[in-house]
Amino acid sequence: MTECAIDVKGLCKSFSGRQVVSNVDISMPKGEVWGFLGPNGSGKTTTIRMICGLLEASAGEGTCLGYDIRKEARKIKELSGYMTQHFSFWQDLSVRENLQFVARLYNLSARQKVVQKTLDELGLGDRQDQLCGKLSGGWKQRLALAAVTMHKPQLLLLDEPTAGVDPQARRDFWDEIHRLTNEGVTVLVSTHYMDEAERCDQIVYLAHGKVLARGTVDDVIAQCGLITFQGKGENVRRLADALKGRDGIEHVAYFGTALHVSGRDRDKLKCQLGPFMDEADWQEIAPSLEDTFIDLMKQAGVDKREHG
Ligand SMILES: Nc1ncnc2c1ncn2[C@@H]1O[C@H](COP(=O)(O)OP(=O)(O)OP(=O)(O)O)[C@@H](O)[C@H]1O
Repeated sequence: MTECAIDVKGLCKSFSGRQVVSNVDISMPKGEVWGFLGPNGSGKTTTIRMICGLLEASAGEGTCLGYDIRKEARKIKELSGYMTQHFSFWQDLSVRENLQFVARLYNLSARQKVVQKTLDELGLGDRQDQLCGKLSGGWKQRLALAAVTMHKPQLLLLDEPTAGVDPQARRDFWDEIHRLTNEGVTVLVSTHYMDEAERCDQIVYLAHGKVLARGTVDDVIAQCGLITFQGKGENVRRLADALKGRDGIEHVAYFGTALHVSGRDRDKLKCQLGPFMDEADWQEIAPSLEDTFIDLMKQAGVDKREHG
């Protein structure tokens, strides 16, 4: 049987009587990269914090790296690295000084050597003397990753690690993630980016604290059961308003110069698109992950969404 890095069942969390995570089960094999997705306030951070023992679950049980999330949180913290959503390093210390401080917190032996190796591995050598407060978003994320990997954790829990950083920096960050997984590290990463979800072995989609979909990207798209037609042509953008709200049409979205029109009943969709056939070039396509997530959000009741 595959060994699990995370194996939790029935995780629940309530704050002041309000349940924000309900019955979450996760069985994640070692060595994989999983994406945690869902609207703002859907409970991703709360679940991550329960898994690594930083927050006590209101109900549920399980293990992380083989240790009980309730009774052996200390051991889990030693063996995992948790990168929080907000950059939390000392702005007035240099990159090297921040890493030296973290190395002391972890009580690492041969600290200078470990810090130097981490600087080299993460390509931070040229910036080691730069003050943290002066780093760009991408370099800050790289420093944060360096800090959570310095003690060689077996599991990384990354909470929206690339929020607000540019595409090149995000790509570099993901190269690092894959380098780490090639070395056997397991990674659970929360993200709002579709391209990042597509880099994961599996995704778990949460809304209102409940798991709505899980599996590979292809599984999740298939489970959703959405049928999508793509319209292309000069006038296609003008059709959006005429199509929205028609019986059988659940979503109308712009994708660059194309329009995606989605629903669940192929015949109804074709019937509704009928009068517009000459105004664009229509063809059925596989729904994108974004189409799927928008649909999942709608199913979950977007208006009830919590903004964290
Ligand atoms: N310590 C707390 N006390 C009270 N409510 C909290 C606390 N932490 C989180 N919440 C609430 O729990 C819900 C889930 O929050 P959480 O941060 O886990 O969501 P999230 O999916 O990570 O959101 P985002 O994508 O915005 O980061 C939100 O409604 C949030 O306001």
